[in-house]
Amino acid sequence: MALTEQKFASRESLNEQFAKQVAGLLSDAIAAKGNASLAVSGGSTPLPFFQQLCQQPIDWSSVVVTLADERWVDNTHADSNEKLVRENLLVDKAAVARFFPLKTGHDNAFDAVSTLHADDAQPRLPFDVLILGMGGDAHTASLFPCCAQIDAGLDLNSGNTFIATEPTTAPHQRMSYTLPALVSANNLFLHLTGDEKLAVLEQALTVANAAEKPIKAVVENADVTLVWAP
Ligand SMILES: O=C(O)[C@H](O)[C@@H](O)[C@H](O)[C@H](O)COP(=O)(O)O
Repeated sequence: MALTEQKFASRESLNEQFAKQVAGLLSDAIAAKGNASLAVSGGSTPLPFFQQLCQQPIDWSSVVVTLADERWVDNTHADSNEKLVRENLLVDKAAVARFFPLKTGHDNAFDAVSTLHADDAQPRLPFDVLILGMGGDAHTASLFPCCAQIDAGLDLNSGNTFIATEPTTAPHQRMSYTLPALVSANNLFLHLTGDEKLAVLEQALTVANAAEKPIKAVVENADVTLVWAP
């Protein structure tokens, strides 16, 4: 599988151009089958991109939005990815999109996995567009190298769409889409900013065991477009 690079001179031009590109792909999917799915990541990188994407003039009422992963906190908590998306993406023109949250009412993420698997409201895979981020330890979604669940999360034959994880290097239990669910996406982007993240990615791609640098497992098993700005 291949890594294609789209490098931009500035974060402003990235956010503007990438928002148009994603909107175009969602529109194409709507034209082809009447609906589209978009899975986004949390963290800090996507916020200004969300503010561009929500203004794109597409038929958002035909789009379902979800998260590649969620921190197991209430959706009013400052660390909630759902809160980030509700406040910055599901606004403006995108306010009419349907949202599928990964956070359930369960206290423990591990108790929620079967509920999510059985939920008919979940977007049908493959996602039309998936946008991943990456942490400094090369985790992506909530597939963390340090967590006990990493081998299960990266197992392409698990038959599972969701996995609960408990990172030892980051706060909160998590709910994540599994590697097979992620790499099935029709259009898979990795959105990074800064030289440091680029160096982490380059180094991650050299390791022998992808469980040590989970982003490598994604690049090995999908065509990934890197979207980057300094
Ligand atoms: O909920 C999360 O933590 C994520 O979805 C995670 O995988 C994120 O994309 C990276 O940690 C990068 O985060 P930053 O954009 O904050 O560097």
